[in-house]
Amino acid sequence: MASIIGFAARIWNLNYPPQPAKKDGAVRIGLLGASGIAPVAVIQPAKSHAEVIVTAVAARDVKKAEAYAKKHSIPIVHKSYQDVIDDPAIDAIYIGLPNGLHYEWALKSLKAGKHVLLEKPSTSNAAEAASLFHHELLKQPNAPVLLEAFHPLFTPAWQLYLSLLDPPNLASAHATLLVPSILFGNDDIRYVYDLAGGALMDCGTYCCLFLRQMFGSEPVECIEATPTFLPEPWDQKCDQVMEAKWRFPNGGIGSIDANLSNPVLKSKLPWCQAIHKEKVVQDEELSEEKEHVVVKRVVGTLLMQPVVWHRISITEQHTIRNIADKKALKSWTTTEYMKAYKWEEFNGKKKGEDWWNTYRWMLEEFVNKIKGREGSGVWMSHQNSIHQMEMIDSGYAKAGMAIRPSSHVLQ
Ligand SMILES: NC(=O)C1=CN([C@@H]2O[C@H](COP(=O)(O)OP(=O)(O)OC[C@H]3O[C@@H](n4cnc5c(N)ncnc54)[C@H](OP(=O)(O)O)[C@@H]3O)[C@@H](O)[C@H]2O)C=CC1
Ligand SMILES: O=C1OC[C@@H](O)[C@H](O)[C@H]1O
Repeated sequence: MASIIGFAARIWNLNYPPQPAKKDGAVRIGLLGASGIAPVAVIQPAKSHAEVIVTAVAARDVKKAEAYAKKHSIPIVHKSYQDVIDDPAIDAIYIGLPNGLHYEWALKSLKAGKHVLLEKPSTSNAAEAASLFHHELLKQPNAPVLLEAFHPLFTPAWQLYLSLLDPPNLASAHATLLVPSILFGNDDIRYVYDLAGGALMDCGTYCCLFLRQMFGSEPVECIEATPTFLPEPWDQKCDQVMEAKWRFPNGGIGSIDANLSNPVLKSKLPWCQAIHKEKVVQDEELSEEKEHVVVKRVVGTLLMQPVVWHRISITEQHTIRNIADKKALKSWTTTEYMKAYKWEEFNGKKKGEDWWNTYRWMLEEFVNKIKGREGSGVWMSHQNSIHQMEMIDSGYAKAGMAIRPSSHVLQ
């Protein structure tokens, strides 16, 4: 009963959040594009943040921007993306543009001294990521904050999940993200190569991040990558599905299933699984010719958006066996379930509400960083964003596909 009430309260607060008065010095965000994602990723989360005001928007078509501004109560409409960036009333830019435009507009925003919340994947490829995240502008004192918007990272639930793993001793890890096919038409930006589309770029990038975090290291090589495409004549350079595997430095294998065309009736919640290497358990009661071994499996379900509901299961498969012939004499399984809607359920010192979604957790840290506050300590570093794109590029290379094209815009 308590969990049903908790669920209902979280969903209510998520949709009708308390809206505190805005404080002096609130970060004024400008949106580039009247994008589908901005209301979810920024506009709604900003309502409950006393230090964020979504102040301006521009779209390629000013009428579209006006309608969007009216719908979302955004006070200023600019005629162009550049006008948003140049507006002295704007402190930070949210870039919810197609992937292929991220590099160009992030660089333009940084050059204007604006902080940037940049949608994932950060750029079109690793070369662009290195060029952006290693840019001289970011090495200056008081450099603007640049954050790739990897929202699930910032939640207590994901951090709890990671804390349950022993990365050097992982044998395998897997991440699945299946997106219902009805969400995106065949003409969506996700299927345009020149806009850096593709399933590996889109939902696959989360899967890559999850694997990298689970192993706590960078993959050595991509060992398999199998793309599936839309039927011709649709763009054959953009994967609609990518199934791929990487080998990590400890010999463990990480696999992903990134799918933009999942049938609705076959939907499956996003999940990830880490299986540890077999470990010998000290057991004084066993005779010398026997041993006790355990394999630990940690599964996270719906850690992509844990506010709704999520579950972390820790299963230990125990076996008592003969050392000589490995014959199992006895085996049993234990399973424990965990969750963390707030830091209190995991690490009591940090702040936040159980009804915050991933985007709200991320916004909190973006503002903390701008304000020079310690925050939760969770962050997506620049190097992390570069490694992300390296992993994605390696997937495309293994699949025999072209990496996504670089922007024509130079440094
Ligand atoms: N964090 C998350 O959960 C999610 C992140 N994303 C990411 O956000 C970004 C945008 O995705 P999404 O909001 O779904 O996409 P949309 O198509 O809804 O929005 C993209 C925006 O880009 C602008 N745009 C500028 N140039 C072009 C062009 N040549 N072709 C098409 N659009 C153009 C359009 O702006 P205008 O209004 O000016 O016409 C449009 O509003 C992507 O990088 C995606 O990966 C997407 C969904 C979820
Ligand atoms: O969160 C997401 O899920 C659906 C995807 O297509 C989207 O781009 C991604 O960010």
